[in-house]
Amino acid sequence: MKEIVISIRDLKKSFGTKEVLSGINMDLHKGENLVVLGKSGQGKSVAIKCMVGLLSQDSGSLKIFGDEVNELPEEALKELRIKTGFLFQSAALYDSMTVEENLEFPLTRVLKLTNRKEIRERVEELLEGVGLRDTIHKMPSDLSGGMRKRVGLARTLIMKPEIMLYDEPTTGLDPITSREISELILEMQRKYQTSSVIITHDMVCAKITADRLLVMNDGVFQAEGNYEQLENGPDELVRSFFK
Ligand SMILES: Nc1ncnc2c1ncn2[C@@H]1O[C@H](COP(=O)(O)OP(=O)(O)OP(=O)(O)O)[C@@H](O)[C@H]1O
Repeated sequence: MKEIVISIRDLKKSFGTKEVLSGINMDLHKGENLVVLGKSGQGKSVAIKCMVGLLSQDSGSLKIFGDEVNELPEEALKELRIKTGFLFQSAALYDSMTVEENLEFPLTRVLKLTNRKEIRERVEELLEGVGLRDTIHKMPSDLSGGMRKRVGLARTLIMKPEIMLYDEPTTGLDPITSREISELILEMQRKYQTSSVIITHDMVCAKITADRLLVMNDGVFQAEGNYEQLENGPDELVRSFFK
């Protein structure tokens, strides 16, 4: 059995009287890509925000690398955030900085690296990895949406995270670019051996990236399996995602 990096048990979260997470259970195994599907407003983003400590649950357990996240002191939470890369839907780059400066930013500000040669090498390696070596001196406004997504991915991966959390990584991209980004997510997972949770509505992205899928409905995970199992399974709601 593979090591478990994230373990969630009976996690609940409400906003006012609205219960968004009604007791979710999930294990993320080391090195796997776990895709979470669900209609809009089902609480997928809330679940991912709990995983990075941006929101705290009302009850239940959420352990990352064996530590209960909401019991971690501030310093340990900071370290956890370095180990956990989070690619937001918008993945906004700093508009006034070049691509190079955008990638350097987490290295110098968060990891406090000062060795120029090491910084330069890491920036070049990651840009090379996402196929954008020649954009190093460009401004974000000179790039297409798909290229900006790639740079955003490079900027997250440059921290060498052990876990990657993706919140709708292909939203707003055309089908060809979405496919390219999905293939890149898979390639980066293999290259850097990250364990990932990928929230998406994009079934092409799910098919390309998922080792395993969970379907969220009414605040719980209603189904689990690989792509073929869910596509051909007994649950009508689950099958509807695959049509
Ligand atoms: N900070 C908050 N305060 C109050 N309600 C919130 C907050 N964050 C999320 N919600 C509510 O929780 C519910 C689930 O939101 P969430 O963004 O997790 O959905 P989702 O499954 O990610 O949907 P989508 O696929 O559209 O992004 C929504 O009804 C939303 O309004």
